[in-house]
Amino acid sequence: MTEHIVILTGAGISAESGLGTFRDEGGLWAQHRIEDVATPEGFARDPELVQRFYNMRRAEAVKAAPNAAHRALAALEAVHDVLIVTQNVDGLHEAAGSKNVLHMHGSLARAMCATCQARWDAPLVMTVSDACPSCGAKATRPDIVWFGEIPYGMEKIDAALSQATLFASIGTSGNVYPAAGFVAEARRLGVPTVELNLEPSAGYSMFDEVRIGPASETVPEWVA
Ligand SMILES: CC(C)NC(=O)[C@H](Cc1c[nH]c2ccccc12)NC(=O)[C@H](CCCC/N=C(/NCCC(=O)O)S[C@H]1O[C@H](COP(=O)(O)OP(=O)(O)OC[C@H]2O[C@@H](n3cnc4c(N)ncnc43)[C@H](O)[C@@H]2O)[C@@H](O)[C@H]1O)NC(=O)OCc1ccccc1
Repeated sequence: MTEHIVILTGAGISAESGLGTFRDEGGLWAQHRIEDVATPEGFARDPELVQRFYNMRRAEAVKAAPNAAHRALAALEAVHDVLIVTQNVDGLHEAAGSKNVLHMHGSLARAMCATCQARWDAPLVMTVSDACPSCGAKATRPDIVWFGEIPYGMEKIDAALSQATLFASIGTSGNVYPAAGFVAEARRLGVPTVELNLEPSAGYSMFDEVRIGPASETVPEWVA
């Protein structure tokens, strides 16, 4: 029987590919203040600092390779109807072969004009003097959803949850909304829920099943 599976992923699924998570020891938020690098106010205050932060993230992401967890989810698409809703801005799901991926917090691979909202493929290194190819304004920013901004694809996510036969959450601490609220929505809809994480997340008690361990081990086991 074909399952309709909605899979939420976070930084933990890319940790074993060498990409830092946010809240773990020495994680991104230990080295950078969210207010400075991941808010529209921070970008207005110091766009150079923000561009440097995301140039660093982009340089790391292009060097990284998908791990067994990404590959297992790509294989799942061949058997079931899968929508991956990722909070990650790296391209490792697509690099592993997943086709149905929704980047609810944007992508390092895209740039955006803060003036006209035009979007285009980001160069490896973005600078504050980059001009918008559409309106010429020098207000280009990474096409990333910052705190206080509306995530992408909320309608598609709500529609998929209302059709889902299974909701899974992989490698996320469950601290950032609206993503952290999806499990409650799935429960409200009577959809079975499972969490796969290195440690219980903030919302672990809301899941029907919790599997603890590194994603490169737990995800292939869960998919098998
Ligand atoms: C801090 C928090 C309290 N604040 C928010 O949630 C805010 C405000 C808010 C809204 N609603 C609320 C309700 C209550 C309280 C606050 C709010 N939310 C917003 O501003 C959002 C926008 C939030 C998006 C911000 N941008 C990001 N990213 C892009 C940037 C960038 O990447 O630089 S968030 C960023 O941080 C979050 C990090 O979380 P995780 O990915 O989970 O990473 P973390 O390090 O925390 O955890 C890693 C986990 O993996 C595990 N792990 C580690 N290694 C492994 C391993 N090897 N295997 C398995 N697991 C592993 C660890 O154990 C750990 O549990 C991700 O979402 C990530 O994308 N916008 C919005 O709400 O708009 C309105 C709206 C709402 C609904 C509908 C319409 C409009």
